[in-house]
Amino acid sequence: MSEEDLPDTAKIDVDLDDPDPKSRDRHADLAEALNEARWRYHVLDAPTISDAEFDAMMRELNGLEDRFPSLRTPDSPSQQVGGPPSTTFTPVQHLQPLMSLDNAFSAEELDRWAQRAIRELGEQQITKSGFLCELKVDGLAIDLVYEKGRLVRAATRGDGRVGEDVTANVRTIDTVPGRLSGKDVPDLLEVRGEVFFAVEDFAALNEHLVADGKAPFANPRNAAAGSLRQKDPKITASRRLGFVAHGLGATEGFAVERLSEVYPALKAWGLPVSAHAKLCHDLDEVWQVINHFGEHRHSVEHEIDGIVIKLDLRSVQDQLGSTSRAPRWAIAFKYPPEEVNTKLIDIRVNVGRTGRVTPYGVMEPVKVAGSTVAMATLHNASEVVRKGVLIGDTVVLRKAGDVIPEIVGPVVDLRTGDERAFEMPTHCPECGTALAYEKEGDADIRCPNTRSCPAQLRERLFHLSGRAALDIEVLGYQSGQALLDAGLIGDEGDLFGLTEEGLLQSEFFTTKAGALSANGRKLLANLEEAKTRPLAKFLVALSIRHVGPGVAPDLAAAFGSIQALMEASEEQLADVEGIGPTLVTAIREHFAEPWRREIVEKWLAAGCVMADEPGEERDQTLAGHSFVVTGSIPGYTRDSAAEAITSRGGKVSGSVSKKTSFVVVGESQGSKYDKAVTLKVPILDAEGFEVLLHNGPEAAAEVARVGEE
Ligand SMILES: NC(=O)c1ccc[n+]([C@@H]2O[C@H](COP(=O)([O-])OP(=O)(O)OC[C@H]3O[C@@H](n4cnc5c(N)ncnc54)[C@H](O)[C@@H]3O)[C@@H](O)[C@H]2O)c1
Ligand SMILES: [Zn+2]
Repeated sequence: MSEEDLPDTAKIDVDLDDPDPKSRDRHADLAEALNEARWRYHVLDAPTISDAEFDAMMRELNGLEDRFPSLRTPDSPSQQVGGPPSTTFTPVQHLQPLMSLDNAFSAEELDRWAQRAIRELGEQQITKSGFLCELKVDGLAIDLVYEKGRLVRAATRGDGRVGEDVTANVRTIDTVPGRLSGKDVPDLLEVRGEVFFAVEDFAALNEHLVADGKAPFANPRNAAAGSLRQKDPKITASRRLGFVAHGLGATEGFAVERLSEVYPALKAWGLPVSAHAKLCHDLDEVWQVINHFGEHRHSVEHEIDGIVIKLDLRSVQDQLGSTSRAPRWAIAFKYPPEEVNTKLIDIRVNVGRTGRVTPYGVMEPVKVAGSTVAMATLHNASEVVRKGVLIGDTVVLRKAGDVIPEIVGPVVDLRTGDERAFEMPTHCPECGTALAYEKEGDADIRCPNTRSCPAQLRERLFHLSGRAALDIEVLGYQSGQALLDAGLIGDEGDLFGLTEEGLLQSEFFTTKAGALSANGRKLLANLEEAKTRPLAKFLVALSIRHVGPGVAPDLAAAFGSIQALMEASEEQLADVEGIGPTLVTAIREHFAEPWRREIVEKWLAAGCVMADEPGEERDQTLAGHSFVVTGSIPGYTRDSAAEAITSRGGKVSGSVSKKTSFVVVGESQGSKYDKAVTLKVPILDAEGFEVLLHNGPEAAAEVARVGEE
């Protein structure tokens, strides 16, 4: 019989059973790498690759095993839970196996899991059961055994059957009760849960470790595992660990129909359970939960790396059973990774608008949370020391949503010895001036060449052209640099004196035919318009230390013109509400510099008004109230929304507290919104904001939302 005569299935069978040498080699390499990673992660609590890399390798391994099932042997990493038990602790057998979870990374994968359950048990049963959605706590699994209400043993997951005895360590965790309280405590209760390290405490722990010459943890999960799995429980006690229960093992004297009924019972006995579990009727509702926490991932005290979806009826769970490594009645939907590993190629410094010199890491570009990252600020020299990173290190890079990327720390185990420590330069990389601390005890070192350091000048120009200041649209970094390169301006004082003839000397502002480019024309027009901007905008434009869009309107209202402000005495300045001693000093020092005064004089000479018409003040309907504005409000920019409030006497603040009168929430809801809900601060939407502006705070209170209404 020739190959063509074989039925289709037989042909596939031949393929299936016989992996080609290349696939077999690849499988062996992957298995080895995964085993090594599991050991480093689960036993040493010090991974050298990111979870994203691990998951990618595991997927590839699973793909090969799907094609060639003979590769799927019981010792394959795809068939195992956790890592081999370590020898540091006494091994203990769990009463019931403590499994891992299968993962879904996409809607299709989640759907396939649900469809399979439906196929097996029928739609009716699955509908009756419903899906219990829980946060996937990124910590380490722990198994607690209570006999007659007393905690008799705590063990790590280990390989799923045999874990490590960490009873003494777990007893140091405040929230794990040594004795269950309340009614109907069962004779036997095996509880599963997650030990976690609060995100809030993580940076401080690493700082202490580095200061003690120890390796920092890569993330809060490893910090939790490393802190719990200590030979000396005193060390565990010194690390504030949290615990949340998320499952049940063996029980005697306790039976309920649904998992969602287990948690209230555990809670009544004094065990911490999550406040976020939600029973969903269908996959649409499940998706709402997934999307909600995808957006509010950082509103919880511990890290979450996904949502665990569990069929709620225990009879359904029993019928579906489990594979060798995970239950079939549950699945973890994993969010995109926020952490990756990359190489720190160099640490360089940047000179900012006020001359502050900030080190930043230059990395091999990597994709994380949807964007490619190649640089991350390191804030100041002591931060570099605190994080313990060396040039040449592999580092953990974290980018959470829209938050700026952060270098978390080094992967110490990958050091080769060729790494070197960062040294803060002694001279400004842009102008060569010797760097210095402004005052003793400052954290930041600065370039003192304020007036003409090209870096500082470029940043001041960029700041001055921003919307909070003079709003000169075409004056960005490029055009600013072009003006400096052509020698058209010595500093910002020369800006309003720019002419067409002047600009024609710069290639940047000239067309090929030698005429003024569209950019050049626009710049001149923008500058002309800017001359009549309100005084407050000019005050921001001057780059006076500490004078931003928050206080500038107060100063403008108090003095009315730039001349009056420049001549103001210390007492007059201090009399302005909201102006403290730091600001008084900053303003006096600013105008004590002849070159700073010269800038103002040049601007005035060029026709800038720098004074406000008195008289047309608004009714101060919002006086005594404070506001936080978050998200974009249709019809307003951030500045104009703030201005609408401050011009009516209200205060605008950056963070929500109990003292906040209203939080105005635009189109996207973030952490400020959550905080307002928690603190029960009244929340206004765009319509409510209009009510506030036109009818005052009392009318607005009637349309505001308070708490989780
Ligand atoms: N970076 C590395 O080198 C490396 C190495 C090994 C593993 N890992 C990471 O660990 C994962 C595998 O570890 P795993 O087997 O623990 O699987 P997992 O972390 O994907 O999920 C299983 C675990 O989730 C925990 N969990 C959290 N919240 C839960 C809830 N509400 N209900 C039930 N369980 C909950 C339980 O402890 C459970 O054992 C990999 O996907 C990878 O991300 C990384
Ligand atoms: Zn400089």
